[in-house]
Amino acid sequence: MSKQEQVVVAVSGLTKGYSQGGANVAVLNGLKMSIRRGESVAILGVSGTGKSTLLNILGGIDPADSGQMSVEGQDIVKLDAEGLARYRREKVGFIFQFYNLIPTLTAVENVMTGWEAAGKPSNLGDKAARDILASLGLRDKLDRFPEQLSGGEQQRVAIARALVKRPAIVLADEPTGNLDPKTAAATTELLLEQARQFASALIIVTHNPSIGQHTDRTLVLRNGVLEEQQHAASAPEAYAA
Ligand SMILES: Nc1ncnc2c1ncn2[C@@H]1O[C@H](COP(=O)(O)OP(=O)(O)OP(=O)(O)O)[C@@H](O)[C@H]1O
Repeated sequence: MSKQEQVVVAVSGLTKGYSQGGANVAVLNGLKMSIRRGESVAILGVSGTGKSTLLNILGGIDPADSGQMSVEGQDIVKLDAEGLARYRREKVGFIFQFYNLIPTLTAVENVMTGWEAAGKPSNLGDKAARDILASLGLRDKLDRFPEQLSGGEQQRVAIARALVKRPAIVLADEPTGNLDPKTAAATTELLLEQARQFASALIIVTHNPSIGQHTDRTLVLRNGVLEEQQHAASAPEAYAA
């Protein structure tokens, strides 16, 4: 099996519930998922179906109630708090709707925080940050502060920060939700291209069905499990917010 075909994220039997009025309400109900290296997946689903809950579990932020989850062959369920912190820093790239850049750091410095958090050699961080920002079209904005950048440019800096360490898995929560449709499509393409180049497994959680036109696969979270969807436009009822 070639490197591109290797499964990097393997999840099965995942359950998660929250107590509500004394009863346990199931959100994830035996969820199964498998993503290969360099593959991109859009996860759609109506509001409250558990998309953020799933991302938080995949990112090592929240524990599942039960089930198996491995990333690059490492059993994430068995990790203690220290192991989970290392997993988040080294293996996971997070991208958020509102960028979450540090306002007092330049674009390069923001990206370097992603490099350094992963424990990469600090003497190489500046070059790594400049290189990835340049490949995301920001060569002439490297030393700008976030407030001197447009929303789309800020999100490209956030993408660079998440990807500079070449994470095994990239988790993007509504990454284009704050952008106009044209900028959203361009940003999605850059994110996909970079993730593919670094062979990261990319998971985009979104209400925007058009993201599924860019990704390799579209999955819909419904009744606590993921259903594969051939084409995003074929089940519009899945996307109502
Ligand atoms: N910490 C928590 N405590 C109790 N209930 C929670 C908690 N987090 C989420 N829930 C509940 O779990 C369900 C799934 O929430 P989640 O945020 O994962 O949905 P979502 O699909 O991401 O929604 P949206 O699209 O609106 O962001 C909701 O009913 C929510 O109220």
